[in-house]
Amino acid sequence: MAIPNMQIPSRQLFIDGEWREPVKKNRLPVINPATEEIIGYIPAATAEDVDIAVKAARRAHGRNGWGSTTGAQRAKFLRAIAAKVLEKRPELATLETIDNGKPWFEAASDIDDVVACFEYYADLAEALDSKNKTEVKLHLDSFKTHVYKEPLGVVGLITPWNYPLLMTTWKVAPALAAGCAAVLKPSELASITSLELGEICREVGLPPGALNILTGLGHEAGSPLVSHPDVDKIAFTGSGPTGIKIMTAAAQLVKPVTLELGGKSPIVVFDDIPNIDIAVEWTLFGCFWTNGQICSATSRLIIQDTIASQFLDRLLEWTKNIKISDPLEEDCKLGPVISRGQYEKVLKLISTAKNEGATILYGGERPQHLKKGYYIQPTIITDVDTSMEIWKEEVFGPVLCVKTFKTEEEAIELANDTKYGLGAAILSKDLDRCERFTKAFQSGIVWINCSQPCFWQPPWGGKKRSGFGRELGEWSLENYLNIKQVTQYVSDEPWAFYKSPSKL
Ligand SMILES: NC(=O)C1=CN([C@@H]2O[C@H](COP(=O)(O)OP(=O)(O)OC[C@H]3O[C@@H](n4cnc5c(N)ncnc54)[C@H](O)[C@@H]3O)[C@@H](O)[C@H]2O)C=CC1
Ligand SMILES: NCCCC(=O)O
Ligand code: NA
Repeated sequence: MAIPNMQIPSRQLFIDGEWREPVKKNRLPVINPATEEIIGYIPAATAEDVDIAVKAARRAHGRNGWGSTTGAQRAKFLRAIAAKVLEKRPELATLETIDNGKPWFEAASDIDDVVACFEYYADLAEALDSKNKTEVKLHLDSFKTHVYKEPLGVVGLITPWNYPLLMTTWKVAPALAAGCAAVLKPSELASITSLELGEICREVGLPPGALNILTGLGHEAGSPLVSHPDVDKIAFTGSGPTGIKIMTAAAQLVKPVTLELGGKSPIVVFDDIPNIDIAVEWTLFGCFWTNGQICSATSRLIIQDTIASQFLDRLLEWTKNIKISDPLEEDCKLGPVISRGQYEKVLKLISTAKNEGATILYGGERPQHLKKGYYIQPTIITDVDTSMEIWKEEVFGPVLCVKTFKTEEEAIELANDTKYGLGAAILSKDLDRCERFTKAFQSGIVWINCSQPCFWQPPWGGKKRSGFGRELGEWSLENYLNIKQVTQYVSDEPWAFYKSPSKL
């Protein structure tokens, strides 16, 4: 299919169903990571805009507002949004690619997931109508108790840059499905498609204030959103340090948060794999998809020593075959990382690995044929020690580090040797062994004979320093619901706890 050429639309903040200039009129440059050029500007919100947006959300959520709609009514809007996103798929994919740097076909596939997600939460919104009041059986006949599931209220959604519109959707779709009014703060490194979601909501007539979109810097727009007293909850995906800042600020207001943070996930490969090429490809995909910028990347390869040499030889051949190019080119399989900051961070982690004694088996530098753009070769690092930074720290770039093992116990120990706990993969023909590893992995996600496939129905999230809470599936809807208990005294008899005074 022809990849459309696109200019960045000029947008303002999306507040109360319309485009509004920031109070301080600030704007931020949009940089295409493949060319390092400024290709547009986005509005930069500050605390004043956050307050205006939160007030709009509270009005929208208020009595007879979005929060009082039925799930069926909300489902209509979510399906209309899905249909509009599908209609604009090629344009949205191009905007995603020139803003984020991911290959166009990956961006287009993300847009397909966005459509599916909105449709999925439309179904869940509809189903909520018959599930939002359920009786709880008691041991006493004198009382009747029900549980109501009602919208939590006004929610703050703060998203990262690695899957811009998809991570926005993972939060906006369930929040709207639950009947919450939302204030979204996308990453300043890739905000374009989230702003286009605002235009789509405007076109489908989403009630004003149900979704507000504030682009801007984390400390100027994100931080005031977290600390705003009239925001009932924060859902965040991003780095560990920022997650800690958000949790600390929210704690001052006893404000609930869900944190989807980083990872340093393992992929354990045994010598009984039936097909080495299939195993090698999953190992590549698990670390180099999305230009290596996946929170759940299986960036630590733990390979059985009996197959290590043969496996690494084959891994090298596959890696050399990865097409690194402008992400708008057909069959590009690796584009640039998101920004100069990320480019320098990844190269620094690689040079530290070298200085600490590891071997750069392949890559580690800018590809020779790409003089501009934040491109880094797919990199494989061996002779890694568990004391090294490259073993311990999330790179968030196309860098795979490798260690070997002899026994299952050693493999499990290496796999869990991380402060994170997001994903873990095991490749082996022995499904009993895979079951043992599934139980032993300290993670929220386990892949068996694959790595990274991600669907909108099952729960997504981790433990340890990867954060807490679950997104996707029914789990994400629960994030945005208040569970209310209602207990009614149905007896005609007096409660008779106190001695009654003399009869009147
Ligand atoms: N787990 C994941 O999915 C992601 C992990 N990362 C990791 O984080 C590192 C830094 O990347 P960044 O984009 O700077 O991530 P970040 O965590 O700083 O930013 C993520 C989001 O949080 C916002 N934010 C930043 N500071 C904030 C604050 N004080 N209060 C409220 N919101 C705030 C940002 O504007 C953005 O929307 C990356 O190198 C990578 O290692 C980054 C993006 C996604
Ligand atoms: N495949 C989606 C992973 C989500 C994330 O990297 O944040
Ligand atoms: Na960008």
